[in-house]
Amino acid sequence: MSLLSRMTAPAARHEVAGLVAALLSSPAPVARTVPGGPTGLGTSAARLTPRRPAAAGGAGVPELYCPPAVRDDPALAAEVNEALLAWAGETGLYAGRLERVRAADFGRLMMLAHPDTDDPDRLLAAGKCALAEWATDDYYCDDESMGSAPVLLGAQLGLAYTAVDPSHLPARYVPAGEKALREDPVRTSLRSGFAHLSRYADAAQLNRLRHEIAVLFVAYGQEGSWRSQGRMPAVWEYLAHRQINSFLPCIALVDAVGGYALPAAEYADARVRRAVTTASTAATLVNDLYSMAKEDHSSGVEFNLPAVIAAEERCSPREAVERSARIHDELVRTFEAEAAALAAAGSPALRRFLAGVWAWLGGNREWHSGSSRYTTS
Ligand SMILES: CC(C)=CCC/C(C)=C(\C)COP(=O)(O)OP(=O)(O)O
Repeated sequence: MSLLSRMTAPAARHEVAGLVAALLSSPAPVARTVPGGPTGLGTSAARLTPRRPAAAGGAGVPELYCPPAVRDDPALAAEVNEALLAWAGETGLYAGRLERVRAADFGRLMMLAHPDTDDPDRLLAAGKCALAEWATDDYYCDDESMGSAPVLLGAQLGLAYTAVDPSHLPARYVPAGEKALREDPVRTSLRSGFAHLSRYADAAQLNRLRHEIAVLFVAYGQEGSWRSQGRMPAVWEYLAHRQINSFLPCIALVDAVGGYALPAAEYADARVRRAVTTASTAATLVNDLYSMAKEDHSSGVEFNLPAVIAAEERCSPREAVERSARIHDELVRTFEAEAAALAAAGSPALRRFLAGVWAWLGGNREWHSGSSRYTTS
């Protein structure tokens, strides 16, 4: 799909999106006065009137309630994508498949999802982490042609975790541990991406990412268990899973990439966590909807919300897709309302972070609607 056709994919013009743009264009994390209305993400949401939902970008994906992408800067996306490809070449990640990675355009995802920075190196650091996390899924969980096998999964994830939270081994075992990290491109890239991010993230932000990656790996194990059993989860179980097998490790970097820090206590606040995890589940259901076609062509068992709904509710695939889209929309509306309330009472950093999460949702949908990862088999 051409860049132009991706750019013309229609999207909802939420009032909040305008406010997000205003917040993100602010050099400091401070609320801006919105002409004709009160300030802050929360107060804007209180004024919202019913809006048109975002229109579909991918074949078969219904209209989704989702903000539009805040910006589109193809030159910045291309710069980040090329740097990401060069790095993947150095780490050996996706060796022999780099053209597919180039075409998927993860640089574009970073450019779209993190509009509060135009620094290519910050976007690259986040892109390295994202690509390494995606590769963990492809190499260890999803893609048999890349060596994934349920019986190996636990051992591989355990080792991969040491790439972001190093093992402190007695001296005589250090070389063996180091060799295990170096000989595997997923582990090498996780470590390298994390090191790059540490130029921009403070200790608490890095620890936050470690936690989200650990949770992600638990979810990879959960999916592997279903695969081994040949069992389809219940809808509720799958949705709980998609909260942890989600884009949260990417969304958690919104402030580090943007050049500010949401204090650990605010990130950990139960109401903030509820809002942010609701958003990340929604973002991941966008992936489910756009990746259905790719997963239909897979030789192994694939899990996505429409498949799980169709199995449990005995409805047609089309109806399952519609029901999945409505669940997505409910989650986005929940985030919107809860983020609004939190932003109205929260710190400037929290307001900016929540605006960044909202922007991430828009960039994520825009990327999924155009990436060749989901538009070619
Ligand atoms: C970037 C990141 C945190 C990825 C980890 C989780 C992940 C791979 C997804 C949320 C995407 O889900 P899925 O396994 O369905 O991925 P693809 O559809 O194969 O891109």
